[in-house]
Amino acid sequence: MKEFVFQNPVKLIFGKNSIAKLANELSAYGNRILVVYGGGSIKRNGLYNEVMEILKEEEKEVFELAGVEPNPRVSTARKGAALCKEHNIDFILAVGGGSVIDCTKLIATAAKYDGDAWDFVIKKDSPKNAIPFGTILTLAATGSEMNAGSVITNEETEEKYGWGGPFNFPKFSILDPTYTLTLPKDQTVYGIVDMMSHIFEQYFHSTTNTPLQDELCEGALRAIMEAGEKLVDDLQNYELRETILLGGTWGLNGFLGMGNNGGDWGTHDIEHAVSAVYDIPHAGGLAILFPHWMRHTLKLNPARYARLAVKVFGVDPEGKTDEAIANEGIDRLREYWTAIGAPEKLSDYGIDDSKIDLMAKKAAVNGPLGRYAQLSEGEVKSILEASL
Ligand SMILES: NC(=O)c1ccc[n+]([C@@H]2O[C@H](COP(=O)([O-])OP(=O)(O)OC[C@H]3O[C@@H](n4cnc5c(N)ncnc54)[C@H](O)[C@@H]3O)[C@@H](O)[C@H]2O)c1
Repeated sequence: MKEFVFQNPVKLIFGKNSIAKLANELSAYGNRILVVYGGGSIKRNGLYNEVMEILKEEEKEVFELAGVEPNPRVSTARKGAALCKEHNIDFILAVGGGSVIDCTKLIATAAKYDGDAWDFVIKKDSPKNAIPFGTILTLAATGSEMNAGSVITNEETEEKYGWGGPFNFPKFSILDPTYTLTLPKDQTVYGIVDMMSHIFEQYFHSTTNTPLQDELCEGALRAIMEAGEKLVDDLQNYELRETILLGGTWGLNGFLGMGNNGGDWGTHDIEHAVSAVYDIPHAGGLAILFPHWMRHTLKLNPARYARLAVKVFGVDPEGKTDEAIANEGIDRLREYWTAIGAPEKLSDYGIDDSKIDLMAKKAAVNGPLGRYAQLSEGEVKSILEASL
């Protein structure tokens, strides 16, 4: 195990009607609130009205930023930061999925900065201060509700990067599975793929002696897969939504990655390059790329991939080499994701080989990517080619 310091200050408020606790949480902050949300799903499912009523009862002065895009854009964060400065906002309330929360993280820090919001994303500068913010989550996937990460797209330069820092932790996150009942099948599937991918990223590492972390990752994957395959055929099932909602949070709140040197994240970097160029759903890209990344990297430690195959995908190891077991496990992952409705090939999104070089270049812009596998631009290119 590696030495580590773990601190996660997010207050998680989970369960049916947990929105009743919103007023109390807000009482610690000032009166001028910016509510940030996306394309309107919260208006259709009634959450918007619920939140606004509470804010009205608490006599808050409310400002709004609507229309945060899936794959949130730096231009929208700039707009939000300008609103905060203009109206002297005390607290930001993000209501939505990972995109709304990620955008809010950049708004909160850029609002306390004289330069351009993009500076933080490309690590040209680091935030020194931020407006406090909380979240009401409507989509189980990213873990952004309980981590300090944020992923932002610059639509002008076709770049998409993750960035983070201590100011990016929400003060609180309200998670009521009820709000996820309106998610259509495709977004539900993307969420399942995303949280599983986060666990894979943390499972593949070269740190030794991590038996507790390994078992937790494997157990979380099994529970998510079991609930996930039932949920896609039973979208209104509250208990399955409960499991999947908590699965997304556990998948990336730092808990599973303790002591393992932070995991790999190469597949995420490749996907960010793909969705920067083609603006496809993040987890759709992951579902296509991850099995190919595994196939490409399994030679590094076939026994680890074989362990995953046996413990998570139920592969019978009898009389087989580690490599054969590992490959069978990857086949089963592919079959599982295809069975729940996730895409298999880049061509499912109409992506051909014309921009492969560009995507590989963007993915490897800061040199070799991934901590565990350390891929060169050429290796990224072959993973992308295998994914066509
Ligand atoms: N910060 C992190 O740690 C982290 C981790 C992984 C991915 N990401 C990033 O997060 C973004 C994706 O976030 P996401 O997967 O949560 O999706 P999202 O926030 O982009 O939402 C996807 C779609 O679902 C809709 N939606 C949300 N809640 C709904 C509901 N309850 N009912 C109906 N529709 C609803 C949204 O309007 C949107 O159209 C990507 O940009 C990705 O790169 C961030």
